[in-house]
Amino acid sequence: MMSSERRPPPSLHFGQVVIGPPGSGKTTYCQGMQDFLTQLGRKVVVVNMDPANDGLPYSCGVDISELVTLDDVMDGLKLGPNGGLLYCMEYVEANLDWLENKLKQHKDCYFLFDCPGQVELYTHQNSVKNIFSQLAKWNFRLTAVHLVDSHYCADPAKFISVLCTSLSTMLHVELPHVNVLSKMDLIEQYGKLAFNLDFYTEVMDLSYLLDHLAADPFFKKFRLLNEKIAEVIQDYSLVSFVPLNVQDKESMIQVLRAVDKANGCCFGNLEERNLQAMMSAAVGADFQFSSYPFLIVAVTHSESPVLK
Ligand SMILES: Nc1nc2c(ncn2[C@@H]2O[C@H](COP(=O)(O)OP(=O)(O)OP(=O)(O)O)[C@@H](O)[C@H]2O)c(=O)[nH]1
Repeated sequence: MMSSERRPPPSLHFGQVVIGPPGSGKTTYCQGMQDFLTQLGRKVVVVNMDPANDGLPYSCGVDISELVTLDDVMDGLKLGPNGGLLYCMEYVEANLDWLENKLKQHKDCYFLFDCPGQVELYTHQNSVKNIFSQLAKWNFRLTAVHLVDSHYCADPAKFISVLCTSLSTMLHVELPHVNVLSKMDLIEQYGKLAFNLDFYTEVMDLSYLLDHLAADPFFKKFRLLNEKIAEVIQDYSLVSFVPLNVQDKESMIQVLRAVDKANGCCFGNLEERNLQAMMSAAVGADFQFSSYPFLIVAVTHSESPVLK
């Protein structure tokens, strides 16, 4: 028997986990997004998750380097920078109570997690994934924002590598995910693109890219390999990109819309409350799937600060 007593809805904490290769613009994005969201009226806390980040340009609410720093780990354990960073993230995973205490000090805030740039943290190692899956249990609703430098679009071989990395990251990190092509203001500087921008952002028919690649004598002999890689990416049909120029408000809004939709922030806490109410009302009755979209539309219009 289900209890008819209605429990208060959990208080949700929305936010973004900002990831991507070194130099892709994560810290700059966190600073820009913090300013932008503050202007929109959201109370924002940036969490520095990179134990090697010093000289942070944003005001940082929680700093992982108070717990562990890459320099100390490299000195103490005689590790190189890559091994050191992996150790640091394992250390954070083993000390999640420290992180929980720090995060708890920020009530009713929107969280931006500025993460390290080492790619294997998001494609192979499990610490980052485990940290954020624990946060989900503490009612954090986070979207992974995966930044990739847009200059890779200018080179078909690099763009295929970027697609592989993005897909592996999506499958490994297991969070709602938005891929972003960063530094769009610089894209023209790397030469003319072979196709329209839509081709890259929507990841359209990759056979055109393979034809283009085969024109290069070096890549001609790898045609079959490239075809198979492209096939994997297209079969999953998961990767697409939102272009971003961090200086441009319109562009920031596009990214924020995608992020808010992915983690449910556009519905606010109300979504879960409405779902609970709906489910308790639906006990003993057939669930009418067709009426569900109307509920979501109603909630979107009443709650979202951005989508109005
Ligand atoms: N023109 C331009 N430059 C940018 C943009 N975003 C970042 N940059 C520059 O790119 C460089 C790297 O940016 P960061 O924000 O430090 O990149 P990161 O991903 O945090 O780097 P790591 O911490 O090393 O992983 C800096 O010189 C930034 O000023 C952008 O949108 N446009």
